[in-house]
Amino acid sequence: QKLPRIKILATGGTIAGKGASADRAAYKAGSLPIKDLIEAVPGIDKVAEISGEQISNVGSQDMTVDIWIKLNKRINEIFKNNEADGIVITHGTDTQEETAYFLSLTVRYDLPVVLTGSMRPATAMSADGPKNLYDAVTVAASANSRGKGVMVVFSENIFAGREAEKISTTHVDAFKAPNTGPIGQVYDGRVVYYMHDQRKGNKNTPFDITGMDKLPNVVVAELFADAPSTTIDAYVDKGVDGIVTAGLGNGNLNKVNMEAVTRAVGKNITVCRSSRVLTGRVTLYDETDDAKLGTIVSDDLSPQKARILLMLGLTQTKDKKTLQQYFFTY
Ligand SMILES: NC(=O)C[C@H](N)C(=O)O
Repeated sequence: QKLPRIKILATGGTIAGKGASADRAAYKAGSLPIKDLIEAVPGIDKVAEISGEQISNVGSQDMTVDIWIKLNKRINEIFKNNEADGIVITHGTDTQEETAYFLSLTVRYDLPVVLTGSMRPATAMSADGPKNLYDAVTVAASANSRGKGVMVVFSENIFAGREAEKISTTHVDAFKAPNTGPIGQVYDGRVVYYMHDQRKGNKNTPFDITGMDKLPNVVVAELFADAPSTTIDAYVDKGVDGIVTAGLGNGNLNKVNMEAVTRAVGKNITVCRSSRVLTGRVTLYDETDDAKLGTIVSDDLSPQKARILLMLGLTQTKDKKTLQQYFFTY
């Protein structure tokens, strides 16, 4: 029987990290080539016919929009040319959730794309990378994974790309989907799905970025008690296209930042209210009159994910009603 063809696209991260010794946490992310990652996973060749490509080799704190565009292009090309039945992306954990959401909005095919990484470098005692990579390949190779969109596989959990979030800076079990929980599990070579992500992703979105080499400039401004408006004012001066506020509670802004947002909106900058709180949603007209302020809201997306949707949304329109509808749909 022919094995599914899985292409591993390596971008760097701790999974490709090298430390001085097995008992120290210090390491340099994105040091090892993809060949070494694959060789560290015994039996992976019995799950799938593996091939690999190096897209970048960075710690994901250095992930860029340019690398996202390159990844997107390559994934769509691989599926278009029928080069693989599924794709696994090895990626640092710091921004893995952002890449996963970006791809879940922009990949135009139904075939599985699975991101994974590790919390311990490849040289560490009990490195978690090889098991995560084995599990990610198992998920990408499973016939049940078709139509599930872009996923994150970590510590035997399968998350929808839209929902995954890094929730620990140090623990091996570093990912959760705080609003929804995982959609499935991978264990002992078996893939079991419990839930289906109902949000529309992949080829159902209007965000076909084929041919684009730049995206609108959208930034995040975080609030805290007694926060000055310095950050938002600086972004307005810079002439950004959009600002997502990581606001208080259900997306609240204090008085000075409310005034700064009014100035931003006056300069035709799109402002989306999100929250620094981990779960729940930011709804229209909660404690804030969005119609009066000229803002839209993030629904249940974290600020860093809302930034991605706004970036992609602004490639299509500046109309606030349409942009708001994107946030309730994708
Ligand atoms: N665990 C990790 O992968 C962290 C690393 N800084 C990265 O995101 O590349």
